[in-house]
Amino acid sequence: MLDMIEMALPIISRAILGELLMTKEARTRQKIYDDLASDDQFSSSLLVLKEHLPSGNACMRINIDATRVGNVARFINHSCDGGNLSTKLVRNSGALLPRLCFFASRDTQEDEELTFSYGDIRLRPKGLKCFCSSSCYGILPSENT
Ligand SMILES: C[S@@+](CC[C@H](N)C(=O)[O-])C[C@H]1O[C@@H](n2cnc3c(N)ncnc32)[C@H](O)[C@@H]1O
Repeated sequence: MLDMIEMALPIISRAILGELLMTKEARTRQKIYDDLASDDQFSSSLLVLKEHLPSGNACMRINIDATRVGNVARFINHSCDGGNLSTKLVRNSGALLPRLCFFASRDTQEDEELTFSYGDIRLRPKGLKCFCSSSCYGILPSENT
């Protein structure tokens, strides 16, 4: 599966790396990060992945916090126009947890910022201010976790 994706798209980026959290801890940290968000110097990278299983309403939830420990993927900002990256959950055979991988969704210019969409602003319409440059809705998508 991964090989097919690699062949079909111009570049493959990398999977995001961070602390894997239990949901209770993720919720505690999200509250702390929300409180700190008014400080311009602070930026958090808590990513919540929800995977709906084909069997019914069950949802697998993975909390990755790259705020303190992470790789370069933690620096990818949001863009309201969807940006130039798309995300895919990729499972390596034998791995229990999928990896969230970033793929180029179109050709990019040298020095162009890589961005993707953090989600749907309707889920939490009073989010942080968004400062993306194109077709901006003014709110950074986030969810009540
Ligand atoms: C995954 S980090 C991205 C890297 C971050 N900008 C940094 O310098 O460490 C996510 C955080 O970046 C900021 N951010 C990302 N995209 C943004 C945007 N379009 N407008 C405003 N802030 C944004 C928010 O503080 C968000 O919580």
